[in-house]
Amino acid sequence: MAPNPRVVNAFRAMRAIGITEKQVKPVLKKMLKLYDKNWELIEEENYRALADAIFEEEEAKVPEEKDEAAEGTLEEETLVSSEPELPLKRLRRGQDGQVSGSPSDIEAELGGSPFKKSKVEGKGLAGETSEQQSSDMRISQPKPIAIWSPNRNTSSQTVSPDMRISQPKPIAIWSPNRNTSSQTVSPRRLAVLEHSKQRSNEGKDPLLSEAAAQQKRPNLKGSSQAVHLKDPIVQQGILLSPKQKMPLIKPKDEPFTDDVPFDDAPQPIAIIRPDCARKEQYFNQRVSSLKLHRQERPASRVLAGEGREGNLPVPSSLTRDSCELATIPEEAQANLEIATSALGEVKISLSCNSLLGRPNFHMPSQDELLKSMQEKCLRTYKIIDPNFSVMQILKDMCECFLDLATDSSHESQERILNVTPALDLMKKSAGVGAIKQNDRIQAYFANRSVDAYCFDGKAALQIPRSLQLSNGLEVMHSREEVIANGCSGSGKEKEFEDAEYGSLIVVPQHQLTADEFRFLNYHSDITKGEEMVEIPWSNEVNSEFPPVFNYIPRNLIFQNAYVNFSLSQIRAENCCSACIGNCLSSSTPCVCSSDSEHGFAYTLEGLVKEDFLEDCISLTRNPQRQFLFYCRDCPLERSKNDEMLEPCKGHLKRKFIKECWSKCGCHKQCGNRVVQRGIMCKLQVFFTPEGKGWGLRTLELLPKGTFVCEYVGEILTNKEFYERKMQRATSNKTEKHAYPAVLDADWCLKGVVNDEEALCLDATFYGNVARFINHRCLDANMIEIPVKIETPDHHYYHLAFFTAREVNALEELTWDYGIDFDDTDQPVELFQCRCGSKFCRNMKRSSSKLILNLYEDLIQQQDDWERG
Ligand SMILES: C[S@@+](CC[C@H](N)C(=O)[O-])C[C@H]1O[C@@H](n2cnc3c(N)ncnc32)[C@H](O)[C@@H]1O
Repeated sequence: MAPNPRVVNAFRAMRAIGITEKQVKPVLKKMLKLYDKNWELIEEENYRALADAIFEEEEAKVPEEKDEAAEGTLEEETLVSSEPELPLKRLRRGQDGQVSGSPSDIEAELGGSPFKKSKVEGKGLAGETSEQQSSDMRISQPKPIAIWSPNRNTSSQTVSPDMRISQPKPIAIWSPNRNTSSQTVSPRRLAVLEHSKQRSNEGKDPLLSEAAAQQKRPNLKGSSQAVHLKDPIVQQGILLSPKQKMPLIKPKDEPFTDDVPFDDAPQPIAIIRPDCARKEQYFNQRVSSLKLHRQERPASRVLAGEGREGNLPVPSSLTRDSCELATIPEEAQANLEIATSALGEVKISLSCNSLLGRPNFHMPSQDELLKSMQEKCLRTYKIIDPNFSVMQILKDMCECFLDLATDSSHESQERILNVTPALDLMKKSAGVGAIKQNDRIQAYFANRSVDAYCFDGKAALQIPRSLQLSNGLEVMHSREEVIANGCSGSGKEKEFEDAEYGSLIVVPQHQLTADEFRFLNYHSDITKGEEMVEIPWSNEVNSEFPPVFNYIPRNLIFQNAYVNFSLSQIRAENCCSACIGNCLSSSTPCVCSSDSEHGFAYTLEGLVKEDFLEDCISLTRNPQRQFLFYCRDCPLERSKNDEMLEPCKGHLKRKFIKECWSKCGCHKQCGNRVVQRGIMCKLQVFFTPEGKGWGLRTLELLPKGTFVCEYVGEILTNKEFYERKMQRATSNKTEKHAYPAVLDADWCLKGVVNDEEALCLDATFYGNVARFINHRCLDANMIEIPVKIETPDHHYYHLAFFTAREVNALEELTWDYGIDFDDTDQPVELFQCRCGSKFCRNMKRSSSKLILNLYEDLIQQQDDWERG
């Protein structure tokens, strides 16, 4: 295998400063592991980090050399060794530039590094007052540490759960202030570093050279030998991985000030103190800070006296005081920060404070986080674009940021940019999974430049373009309040009034009830993940939410229904145990074929065969022409009143589909197993504009004979259902009910059907997506067919919906409930039919003659339609 050119380059660079491959190899390996193969971190500044690490390794190996190297720093070493440091304490001090964040330090934090710990200066900064030092000491209290390492599942290192709970400040920002670290080094190493610096500055014109920056940089450390090394950033809660380090800089929004005692200030949970000189050296800062969710004013602002108008940052060229101490108060819920380097690297940092009361806190992997975030977005914002990805959103954001930051034609502050241009595409797609009341969610602009749109529930935030500051720095700073879908409490208008520059409040159009909120959060896929496919919902008509119910993908017995699924009950003649593979491919139909006339009901493509389907359609649509069965002692009538029995109104003798099942020898993918595989079509629950409430539609073209879904609900005896109906009538509830399906297809086969076997399905409380299918008189585009799967007992079967014709994408899927609108004594609530069919039985045209004529019309219509 050809050697990795990056490895070769690393060797070459080290060789140039007198380090052999043998020395480089082990250290490089460790660094790659430590930095998650992030070569940029190793390569930057001409492999400075690598050189540092090698020297540290070497120094650890040769104590004599180390002693020599430590000349002049004995005092500090003594201090260090006499007081074993707690990790965070060291690191916190690092923020003031006193701790090395070199790989060895970080590895030491991880607990198993052969790297030597960096030396730590024990003295305060030159000119630093004792007060300053003591304030540093105050913030250097040991804190829980968690190490975030993207892409590593095992990257969490936590300290004391109690600490975690009591100090829920999980915000950490990688400090770019490696130059502020002061570390004593051996002369040899110093020489090499100088060499390295020179090399790294070669050809980097637009950037200030490190040497130049060194000159500009105030000599804060008081040591001419101080070499500035990488510092891990720490915050009271978290230490970030080296991967998340510089050269990104925290918004420069607050001057550093030491004169306010920390005790008097709100307790900071994030401190970012980039080295000003370093900022000058490396970056044209473009920083955006978006504060989400009612964030309080940063404590640092309080510390700084909140002197500046409009939160505009102080130019970094001021003094050391202009170094930032940006703190985020405990109450802050989320803080978004964006930073970029002149090299075009953009970093988005989101910190939030939501650990309170979460004793089981652990660091999730980045993959886990993204997945969970994606799911949450899909649920909350009802995005159904299959390409939706949080990562993509973040990338888009970076791109937009760079566009904004680099396009000089965008002079006007009025200009706005889409963070997520892809959302425009979504606008064009069918409205899904959300309320679409207005294309544009009501948004208040506290001060121009911020906008929000909602296209079918997908919100596109727009951020203000960067502000051109007089000192040439471009800084974006916007506090933003987004309250979507009523998820937040009241008082938003007040917040709007108080909003600072660029603040945004998206006002909810609809205050959710607890049930709706629950639904919104958990059911944006109406199936709750129970099906193979997700089924979103959409309301483009009003602000109603889908009814709350329990989604079940399979029928469940409520109480008294007798359903026997035992294998022993399936006799040899009821299963094809000798079959192998796909029963449909066999030359002779096996015992599981649905009937002798048509053989199997399905085609090899998984559709119901045309002739079988036609038989079912004509049987359902023209019952007068087919056989109806009349019971002598009708279980339906019995369930209503078994003392004064009404005569049976008739039951349709239906054709059954029989599917292979567990006792069959064929393959699970056998073509005679369709319904049992569950929903495969792209469906959507939507609010119908015709006043039928919610309905179901397809999002894709469905050929004739396609299995759409099963009618799933609680298996009740008809007696139980009737009792339910009575209870509902007395409870005065006006909500819509799912229409029950009576499983009466085999009643003709039995002399007397007892109550436990006279079953129906009720999807009102427990059901699947079929509970949303609306009724259409006669020419519905779906037909229900009884399907036997697990049990040869005909009194229990599955009721499956198949398309009765080709159905176009976005067409509503309908089913003829078989309802007689003139019969007030039905097991179901009657409704004013709005099916829109010209065969509607609810228009007082329901004489059987007229129906018959209409049926002829329908047949003709269907023939015409099929002929195209
Ligand atoms: C099985 S549910 C269908 C889903 C229902 N539309 C909803 O919003 O939950 C049956 C109920 O929907 C309504 N419905 C169904 N078909 C209808 C039609 N053609 N015209 C008017 N309302 C209809 C009736 O209220 C009926 O009781």
